[in-house]
Amino acid sequence: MQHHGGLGGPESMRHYDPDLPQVPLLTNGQMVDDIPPEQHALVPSYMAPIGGSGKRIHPLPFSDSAVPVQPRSMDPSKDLAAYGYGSIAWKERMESWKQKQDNLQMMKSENGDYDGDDPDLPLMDEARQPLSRKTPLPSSQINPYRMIIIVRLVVVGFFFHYRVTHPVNDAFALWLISVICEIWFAVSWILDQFPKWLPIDRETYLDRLSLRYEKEGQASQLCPVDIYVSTVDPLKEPPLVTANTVLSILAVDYPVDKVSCYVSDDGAAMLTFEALSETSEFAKKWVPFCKKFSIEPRAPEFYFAQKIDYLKDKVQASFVKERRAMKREYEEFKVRINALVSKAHKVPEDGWTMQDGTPWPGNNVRDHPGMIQVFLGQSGGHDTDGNELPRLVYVSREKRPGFNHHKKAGAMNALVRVSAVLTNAPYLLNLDCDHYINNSKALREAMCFMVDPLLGKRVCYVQFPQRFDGIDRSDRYANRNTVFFDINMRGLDGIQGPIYVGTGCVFRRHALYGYDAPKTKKPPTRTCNCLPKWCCGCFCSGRKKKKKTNKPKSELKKRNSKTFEPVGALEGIEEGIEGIESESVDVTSEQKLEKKFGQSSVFVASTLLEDGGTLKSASPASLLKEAIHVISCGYEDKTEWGKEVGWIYGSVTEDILTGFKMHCHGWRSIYCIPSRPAFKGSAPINLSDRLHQVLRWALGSVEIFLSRHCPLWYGYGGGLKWLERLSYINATVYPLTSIPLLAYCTLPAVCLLTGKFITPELSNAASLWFLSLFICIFATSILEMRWSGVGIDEWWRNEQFWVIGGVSAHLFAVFQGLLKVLAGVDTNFTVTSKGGDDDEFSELYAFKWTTLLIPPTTLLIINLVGVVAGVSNAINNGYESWGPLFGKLFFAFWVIVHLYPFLKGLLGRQNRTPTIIIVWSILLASIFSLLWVRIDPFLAKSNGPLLEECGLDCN
Ligand SMILES: O=c1ccn([C@@H]2O[C@H](COP(=O)(O)OP(=O)(O)O[C@H]3O[C@H](CO)[C@@H](O)[C@H](O)[C@H]3O)[C@@H](O)[C@H]2O)c(=O)[nH]1
Ligand SMILES: [Mn+2]
Repeated sequence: MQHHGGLGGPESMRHYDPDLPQVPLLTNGQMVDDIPPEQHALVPSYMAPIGGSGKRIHPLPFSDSAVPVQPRSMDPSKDLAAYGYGSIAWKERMESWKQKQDNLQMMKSENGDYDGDDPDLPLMDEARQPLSRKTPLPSSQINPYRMIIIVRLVVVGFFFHYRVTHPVNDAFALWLISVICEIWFAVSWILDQFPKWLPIDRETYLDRLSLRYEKEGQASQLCPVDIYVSTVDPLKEPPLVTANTVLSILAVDYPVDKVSCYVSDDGAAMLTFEALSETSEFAKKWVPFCKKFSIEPRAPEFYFAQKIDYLKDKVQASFVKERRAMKREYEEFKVRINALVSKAHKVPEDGWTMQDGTPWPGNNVRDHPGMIQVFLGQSGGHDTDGNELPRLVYVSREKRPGFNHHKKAGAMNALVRVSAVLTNAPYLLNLDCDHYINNSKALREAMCFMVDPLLGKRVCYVQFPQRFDGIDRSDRYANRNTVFFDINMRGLDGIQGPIYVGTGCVFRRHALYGYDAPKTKKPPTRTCNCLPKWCCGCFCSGRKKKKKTNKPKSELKKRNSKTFEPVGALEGIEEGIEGIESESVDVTSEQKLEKKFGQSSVFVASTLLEDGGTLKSASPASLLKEAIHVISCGYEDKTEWGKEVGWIYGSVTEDILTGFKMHCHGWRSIYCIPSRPAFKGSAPINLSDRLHQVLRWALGSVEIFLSRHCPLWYGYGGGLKWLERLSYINATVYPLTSIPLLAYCTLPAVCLLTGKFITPELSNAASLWFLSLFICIFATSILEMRWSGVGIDEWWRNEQFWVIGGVSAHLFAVFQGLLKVLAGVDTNFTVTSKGGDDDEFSELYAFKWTTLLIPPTTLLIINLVGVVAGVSNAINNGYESWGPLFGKLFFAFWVIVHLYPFLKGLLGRQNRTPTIIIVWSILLASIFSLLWVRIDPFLAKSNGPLLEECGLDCN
């Protein structure tokens, strides 16, 4: 095995000061060799020649070496002054920035409007035509849907009129509880329904992108992209899974010099590090193979799992041969990775040691220095065809006890800074370690929106739907989430854009820095949050917009040039420009930015480069040193990180919060669904893991709801559209629905056992309202499935899991969330285990006990008991009692049928009898035993409610 990251050797040991925190900085040879002499003096211990893999290594190009430094000993203002503020480089940057702003304004006034759907656009030649198109859904599908929504709204109104004016006198409590629950359900329906008012689809034109940015005979003009992969626990997130993700990134269809892959290892695991080193070696063979034959997907595990037909099309003989050879190579790679994994199972007493004998710096997961290692890239070795490979960077941020590391959000922010220092691409893609690139053109898809001159500048991120591998055919626990990804998110795309779901999302780096979106049309006071606009403005907003764009061009020009000035935090930069003239202003703007972004002038300077790129004048070694500095754990103290900048802290679902803040800043996001899914991931498929995942999501939502970021109150006047706000309210308040849901699911059992009901006896008119309500609910669902293409089975699974999750995970989330707010108990992020490549679906049947199972189990039992009790009571009381019983039984069946997948999960696989038989047998057995109790001569007959006779525990 060729090992890349020899981390310090016997000679370097001399330079360690045991009292100082040792921070190994792992670099490839080129970078060390690049250090100019004056930098040598700054960090003498850098240059220790270090042995790796038993061979002696000199600080020569391409040699492997490791570099220990002490980040705190460094004074950034000193050695980085060469390209800091006030210098010539700074002025040049400001000039180019100013120039760019001017160009932008010119372009804008040329185009008149920024919205991508201006019908008046002159027809342009192919290379200048828009890169994407909005395609509204056919009105034959959407109009009936909207109509039925309105009808349902009216019916709901009449329904509540009846419910409120007709209390049940002999069961007032039952009636009151049920009405309160129903009102809550109606409100949550409205929150969920109206953001789906204007669903849209989008189409991209990759060929135009290529025509415009990849001209024949010229270097590619596509924008660089930094790609982040987050991983934390190599035992739950197998290194092979991460390796596949990384390989799919390295082989992506995008210019290699524009792609950098950053892997964040929050577990500081030597296993992850070594697996990455192996992966970088394997990539040298894998990447050219992928590109030569344009295969998909470019994650080997999933590629080789596909069946291919060698007889179809024109499969070349060379391909068959090379594929076979590559498959063997991959198998060997897997063996090596698995060997690393099995070695990692038992930790040596004195911790891990690297191949060269030095201890692994991350031996204490909670207390270790920051680590960075660059693999591949310009100088890190070429692939087997001699071509360059994308950069691959291992990053493990510093961890110290007593610091809040903010879980994934913290890891992401560390990567934002490291990548800003090392490559500073203007766009970035973030992926969970188990989400590989399934469509190698995914980055291009995103670029079609990002660089679009008409729409681009206002787009903060392009979210792709999450798609999954390895889920059971029937998707028992609604892991695929199709209702959310194919209905809700497409609806949001018609308003202000989809919410961010944590992975598979391409960001504009600038938008992550907490800036407002460039204003285009409306001055900030005229956002759509106010109620008066509500009635006219929002239902016909699509049409209104178009009218606006028809205004005379001259007026538009004036407005644009006025409103396109940098706003909000961008003012800082403006002052920076002026500051060049006067030293004092310069200092204050520098201070301002350092207060916001932290004490790294390299990072701060990078934020001013809107088109990305790093400063040529800085040496790679000093940049690496700075990179170590920006991942130190005190770096974010007293800065805006996590508050206004980067991924936002305060919730385990950092994704919703982060996206929400951007939308509040007036940005819009884009939902992109390429026909070949862009990314694919895995999901926990057994009941307990799934419930725990849902618990974490719900908890995260409750955290947001109870924080200052509660979408009910937060961010008015900042450009968040009101329908978008509704959907954020829905996304954070939904766990609360668990309380009425639990009550409502208990009601049928109570009704059956007491013989009372939640409504008085229905008149004919009243039953009409009930019936119309049911029909409306049914019709909206059917029409929704029609425009979205979601299947009835998927939709039904979603309904079922809504109840199952509701009465278990969401319920616990509400209490844990309250506990956190009231008692300050922190919530932890339990990562879900990503299945390796073992037994198919064995996971589905794995049964792990958790308290989350108690409430749904109880509900199931009491409702079954209720059905038995009700039926036996009716049998005893003769024909007339069947009528009123019907409603109650229906009600109880509604609960049981929803909980059915849960029951399946409870029973597991150990017994092979079809579960339906078990359900029926329990039911019938109890009915008969009850009947037996009834005809028991020792019990007297009566017509009163059952409860009085034999009580709850009669069976
Ligand atoms: O301290 C931590 C904890 C987690 N992670 C990473 O976070 C990701 C998501 O974790 P996972 O257990 O897979 O959670 P899921 O529920 O599958 O993830 C969904 O929900 C999360 C929010 O709860 C989002 O962050 C994810 O992007 C989204 O896919 C993984 O890559 C982890 O490695 C870290 O990097 N550091
Ligand atoms: Mn996951």
